[in-house]
Amino acid sequence: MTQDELKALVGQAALAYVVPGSIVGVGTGSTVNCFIDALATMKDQIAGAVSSSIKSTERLLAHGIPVLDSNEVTDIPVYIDGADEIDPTGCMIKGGGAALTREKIVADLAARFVCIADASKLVDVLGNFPLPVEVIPMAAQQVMRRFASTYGGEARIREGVTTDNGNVIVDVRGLRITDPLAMEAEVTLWPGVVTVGIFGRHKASVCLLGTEEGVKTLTFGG
Ligand SMILES: O=C(CO)[C@H](O)[C@H](O)COP(=O)(O)O
Repeated sequence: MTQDELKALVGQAALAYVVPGSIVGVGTGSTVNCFIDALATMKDQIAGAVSSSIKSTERLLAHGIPVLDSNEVTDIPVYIDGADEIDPTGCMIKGGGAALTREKIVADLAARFVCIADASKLVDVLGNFPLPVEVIPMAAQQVMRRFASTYGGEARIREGVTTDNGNVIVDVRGLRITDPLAMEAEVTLWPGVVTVGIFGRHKASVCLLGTEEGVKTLTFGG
């Protein structure tokens, strides 16, 4: 199967986690695009969506799926999103599509995080994928110096990218994140950091992995 077929497979499989009549939390990325296309087939059975990016909002609206302002929503049963890496406990690196801040905001509204990805995203230890950090532009150099002195790795500003919130993305290569919760808690405190792309406090409850043998379901509690 091609990568696109694996993405379509898990996008379709995620429909089983959509609670009829509810508002669905929708992530960002090529795998989520497959989910949005699948969700369109049951749009009359949901109350709408809360979206994590302008791109996902546009795709949802193009399918005629109503998108609600997250400020009007207090809680949702399920958030469905992709990931760049997933560790064996369900902690993830996200933000390859630069949408990490809004993704964490919508994930925080949700009782369950259903992660959809192809099986190559499952790793023993997070960090092979460059860790995205959304940073207020005036703090970019300061945050990069602090990363180097605290954790090492090589931090670079992602060229040509401005987030939906008007900020920059710093990508940090060469990390080995053995304690995702500790790093997430620490980096989140640094002035100028809006969001770090470690999803440890908002880890996956369930992960649907696309494999040659079909969809493999991993559960991490919740
Ligand atoms: O975190 C994300 C966007 O900010 C995406 O979920 C992540 O990059 C995976 O994307 P894709 O499904 O295209 O591989």
